[in-house]
Amino acid sequence: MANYDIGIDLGTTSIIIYVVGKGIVSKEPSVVAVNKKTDSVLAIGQKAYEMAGKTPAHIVVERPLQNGVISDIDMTEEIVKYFIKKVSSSYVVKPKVAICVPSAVTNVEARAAVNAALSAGARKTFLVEEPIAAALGSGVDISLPRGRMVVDIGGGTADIAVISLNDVVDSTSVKCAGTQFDDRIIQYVRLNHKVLIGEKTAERLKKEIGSVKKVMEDTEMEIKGRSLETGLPVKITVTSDEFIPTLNEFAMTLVVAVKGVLEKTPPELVGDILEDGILLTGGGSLIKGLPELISGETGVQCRVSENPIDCVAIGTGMALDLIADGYSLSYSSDY
Ligand SMILES: Nc1ncnc2c1ncn2[C@@H]1O[C@H](COP(=O)(O)OP(=O)(O)OP(=O)(O)O)[C@@H](O)[C@H]1O
Repeated sequence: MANYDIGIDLGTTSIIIYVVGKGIVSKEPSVVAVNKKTDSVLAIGQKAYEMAGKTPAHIVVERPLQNGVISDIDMTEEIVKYFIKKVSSSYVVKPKVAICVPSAVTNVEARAAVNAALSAGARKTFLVEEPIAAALGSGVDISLPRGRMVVDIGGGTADIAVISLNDVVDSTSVKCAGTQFDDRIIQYVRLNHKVLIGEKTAERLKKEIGSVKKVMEDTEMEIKGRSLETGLPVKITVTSDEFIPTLNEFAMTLVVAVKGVLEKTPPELVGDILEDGILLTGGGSLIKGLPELISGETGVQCRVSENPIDCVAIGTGMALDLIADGYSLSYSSDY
């Protein structure tokens, strides 16, 4: 059997697995369904996600990674083990595994992810920083002495980093990402339409008509929820334009953070960024109007990665080559 290496993007929203030489082999929500009566795991990934909001009281669908941190280490370990086993089952050789964890995780949490990979049968495990993975997976040559700015907008956090010579020169992380945009939508509909909508509806609305700046014709969408006045199910029609002010206001948190990193970046590197532009990655970078908003506010062109959602997993797998070349990472099972 051929040797094979695995890159894992352990994200707040989804866990994406890339096998070097093969491509993306698995992409499922990072959720777990737990039977609270027996404390046993019922389902992991897509199956668990489909149960969300539709279970009896003793079955709970949980997200063990929230707001960019690992809130439940045991469940996260279950997820990592489950997916490594799933993709390794057809191989005899134990894989080398690189994991990209959300940037705000603590050393203890990161070590838990590494241990989970080892106990799932990994021969060696490495951690990769998210901006490095995002840039590599987007085809950026990060080995040059040239400043590159990456803004990775995921489900729980947006990570802003300047990279040069295979390393992060400066970075910051803000809680202005996909799930928080969904929360803003839920709040807006509750306040302005007196209707309670679920997370899935808010996410669908965000993807279909959500926009942080006017970049398209006003579009209508019908959504379902529960009237806060009657308590009964209702259908309402909303428009894309009505959400712009609230989403724009929230997106400014990200803009301010991007400006903050640019202000701290050494002048030579800023010059490079001005020439090359800012690379946007992560599912959150697909919110309409975001590249235009950041470009307009900073004066630096933005481009969205060709593969914004998969690039972190791809880059994490690619980082294993860098590791073979002696690139030093924050933590590896070699230590
Ligand atoms: N077309 C789209 N328009 C707007 N948002 C989108 C689109 N597609 C995906 N998203 C959002 O992207 C987010 C997930 O992005 P991604 O998969 O990069 O996050 P993650 O890696 O799981 O999270 P994190 O990096 O915070 O750990 C979700 O909130 C999802 O709703």
